[in-house]
Amino acid sequence: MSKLFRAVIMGPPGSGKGTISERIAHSFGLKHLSSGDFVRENIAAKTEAGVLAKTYIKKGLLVPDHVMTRLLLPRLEEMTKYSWLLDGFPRTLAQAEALNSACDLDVAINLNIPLETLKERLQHRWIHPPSGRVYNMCFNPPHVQGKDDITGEPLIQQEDDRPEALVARLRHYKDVAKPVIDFYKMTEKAKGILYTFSDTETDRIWPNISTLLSTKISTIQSDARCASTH
Ligand SMILES: Nc1ncnc2c1ncn2[C@@H]1O[C@H](COP(=O)(O)OP(=O)(O)OP(=O)(O)O)[C@@H](O)[C@H]1O
Ligand SMILES: Nc1nc2c(ncn2[C@H]2C[C@H](O)[C@@H](COP(=O)(O)OP(=O)(O)O)O2)c(=O)[nH]1
Repeated sequence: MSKLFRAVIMGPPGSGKGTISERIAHSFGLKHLSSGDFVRENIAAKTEAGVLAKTYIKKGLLVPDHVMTRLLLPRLEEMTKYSWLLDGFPRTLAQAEALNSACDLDVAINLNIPLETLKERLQHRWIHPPSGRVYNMCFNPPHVQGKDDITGEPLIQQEDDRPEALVARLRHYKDVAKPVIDFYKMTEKAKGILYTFSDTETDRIWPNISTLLSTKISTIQSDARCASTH
């Protein structure tokens, strides 16, 4: 019998959540659920939550907690049969509390990357909006300059990745994220699930995350096997 595995990945914009989530999904077969993708899908489908969310994103703001949880928690309910990794949620204390009431997490990965590194990376981040594919002109450039590898369509730089908007955005992240980190440190139900990784390079963080998840997943599965034989 194999038990399902549930993880979240947190970190400031540019910390490598998307890049690492892809590697985790690929290596461990978890479903990668991205809050940004959910928001974009809802905007495209013009759902009530999507229409509301759009008004905030247009102003460069976070989507309010009640809209975000309304949009996300039903999606998690559809995932009860799968192991998943949630990227981009929770971002606020209220979201962490809502998630904590909805499910039991096994691991919360926290990426702690120096501010200078984040600024450097985001200045070079280009995306393909229809698919959400992310490139970095130094770390993982597209095959053809300025074009998506799969469709050949143009890449764009997001407004809020431009240098002028970056510092304020990163500062705001820190203020909002601190209570979330404290929540995972203090809350009884979540004790021992938080793991922080600090480095300037994804390729150095990745082996440590990979080892952590291998250990956690095999522990959970052997606990489930023991439980089913007793
Ligand atoms: N958990 C959340 N709470 C509030 N708003 C959210 C949340 N997740 C996504 N959003 C909204 O959707 C937008 C797109 O999210 P997404 O995570 O793709 O990009 P982002 O904010 O540029 O983050 P990052 O740079 O870390 O990838 C955000 O800017 C925000 O307005
Ligand atoms: N130079 C460099 N760039 C990196 C590294 N890891 C990720 N990147 C790039 C990929 C993206 O262009 C950008 C941000 O990464 P991301 O995975 O989109 O981060 P996030 O915003 O989802 O947290 O930085 C890395 O280790 N080195």
